[in-house]
Amino acid sequence: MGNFKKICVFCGSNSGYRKIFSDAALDLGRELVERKIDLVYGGGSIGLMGLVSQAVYDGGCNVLGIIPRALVSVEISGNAVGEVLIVSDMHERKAEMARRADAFIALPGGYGTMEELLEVITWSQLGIHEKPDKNKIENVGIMMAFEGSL
Ligand SMILES: C/C(=C\CNc1ncnc2c1ncn2[C@@H]1O[C@H](COP(=O)(O)O)[C@@H](O)[C@H]1O)CO
Repeated sequence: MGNFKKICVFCGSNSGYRKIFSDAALDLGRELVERKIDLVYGGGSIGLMGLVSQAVYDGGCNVLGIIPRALVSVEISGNAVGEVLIVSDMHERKAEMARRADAFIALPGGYGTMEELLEVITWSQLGIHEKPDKNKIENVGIMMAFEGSL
């Protein structure tokens, strides 16, 4: 994952039907901790978002969740871990996630995850951001796999 301090993870607000998805979220969380990388994410405590954020938080790295006010009651049940930044809308959420992270990873998810991933890729194409920094990366790749449903 290169020499990054903060990585933004896009992932599902559901855990999905297959255990492999939640295993991947937990593995990624532990890998970030192993590499002392902080997490930026959508702020939810549900689904894969909840699993990855809990794993990073439990491992002692910083967790920043960025969530629109209207989604707080939908995507946070109980206590969200780490710091939660409440923003006004989806646009601000995505802009803040992109601004505050050094690089991006997408785990399995639904339409929201796909939208977030494709937007950050197209922002790169348009030169709106230049992340990840080419000098900090070992490998960059885009792997997309779509299933009928999670
Ligand atoms: C409304 C806007 C864009 C279109 N929709 C979304 N844009 C960004 N993020 C979204 C959108 N819809 C849902 N989300 C969030 O993605 C996360 C994962 O959702 P999934 O469907 O389970 O993969 C979740 O936090 C959603 O809130 C304007 O920009």
